[in-house]
Amino acid sequence: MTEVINKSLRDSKGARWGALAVVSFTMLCGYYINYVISPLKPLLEEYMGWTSADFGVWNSAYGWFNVFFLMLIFGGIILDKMGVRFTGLGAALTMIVGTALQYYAIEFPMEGTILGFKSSIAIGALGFGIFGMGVEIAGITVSKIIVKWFKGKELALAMGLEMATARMGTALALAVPLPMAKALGVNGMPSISAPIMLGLGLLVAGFIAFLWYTFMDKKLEKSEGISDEVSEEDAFKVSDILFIIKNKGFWLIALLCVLFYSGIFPFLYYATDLMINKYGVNEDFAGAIPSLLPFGTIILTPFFGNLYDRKGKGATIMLIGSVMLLAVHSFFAAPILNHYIIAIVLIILLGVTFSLVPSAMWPSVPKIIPEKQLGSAYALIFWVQNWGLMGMPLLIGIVLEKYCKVVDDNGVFSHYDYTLPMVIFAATGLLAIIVAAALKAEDKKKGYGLERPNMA
Ligand SMILES: C[C@H](NC(=O)[C@@H](N)CCCCN)C(=O)O
Repeated sequence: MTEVINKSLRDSKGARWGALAVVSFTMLCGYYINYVISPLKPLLEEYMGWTSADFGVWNSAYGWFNVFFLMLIFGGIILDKMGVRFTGLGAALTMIVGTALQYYAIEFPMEGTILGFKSSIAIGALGFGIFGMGVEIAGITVSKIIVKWFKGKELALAMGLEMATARMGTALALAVPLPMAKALGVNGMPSISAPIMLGLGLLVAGFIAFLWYTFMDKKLEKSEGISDEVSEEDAFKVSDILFIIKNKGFWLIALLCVLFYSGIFPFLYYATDLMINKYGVNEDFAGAIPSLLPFGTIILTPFFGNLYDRKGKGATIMLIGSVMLLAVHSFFAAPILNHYIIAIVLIILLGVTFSLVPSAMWPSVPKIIPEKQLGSAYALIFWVQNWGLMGMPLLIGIVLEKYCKVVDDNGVFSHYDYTLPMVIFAATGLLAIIVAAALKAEDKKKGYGLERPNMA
């Protein structure tokens, strides 16, 4: 007698890892644009008259719509209501629109001001804000997609691999734009918009990849006998949000997320400039050192994710990562330690830190929040995180402009002193340690299972 077993497409290794590869590529394209202007800071100041505060405003715009217009929360609600296919395609399109605006602002600089900001900064920041909305909503969509395919399987490894792929985009963005802008320049004037044009092309490719994924998603649902992407039972309800925000574990994860990521992502905006100003690295190579950070995470995030899947210890991993964040930024702040080799070692250690916490944090959320509320839960966590992603670059930009300019004997600007900004980044590590310890204690009390392996 032959037994017929209806298998879900999730059970096929090829299908689930294939789906992961496709959506991860879309994220890689988004993460490239996220950091594309970071290494261009010195060129923007020299050739376009930007100040550090302008740079801070542009980068903080990333969170404007997410934070103030609650676009992330609406994104989460749309995700839980309309499903991953609709939301993912919308997010990918939003990234393209926002980036087109950024390209326009850099390629066609405008005179005058808008709402007190230089016109080009205002238009470009608006574009970055729209992009930020798209990439964040894409992020929660992809997290939900990974849970859909990998729950009860290699969940943390899959999330680690997705982050690793996305961070290749970050590494590219830190290493490529400055040499590219210089190489494509004409008559000594660098082509600052060229790296953004490259990103625009990548985003279109990312959109096409996600379109491809939608077919895989339909196949998955067909294999599981689901005809409608969002069933009655799974559809979003306002009570879901109330359920999530009443959960102490959720708040501890969200707080840890905003503190930890405020010490990393905004740091990356300034890392190239730090290498030039503190460690005296040549402009042409300065981006290569911070780009080691995402490269390290490419190997280590899946490694720690796999460890969490098999051995557990998620809360402990997050605590160790937070301690390392404090240690690394404290060394960056120390004024006498200014040899570039120290910078390389610290960046590598920061890469380890940046692998530890995310590899344990994101796969821990489904242990605290039920799957049907996951879209909203990830969205709420990203919303809290975006306060930091928005506030920190602005704070650092203003601090640099006001308190860190060093002038030579003739009163001419010589360089930025990064001590104070790095002390601020170190403070995020200190606060993260306190929250990570509280999360570990709460896990012990409530039994979320953060210290237990993910695989059955
Ligand atoms: C998975 C996690 N994603 C985030 O934190 C998102 N808010 C996207 C941030 C994008 C900034 N580059 C991560 O990338 O670790």
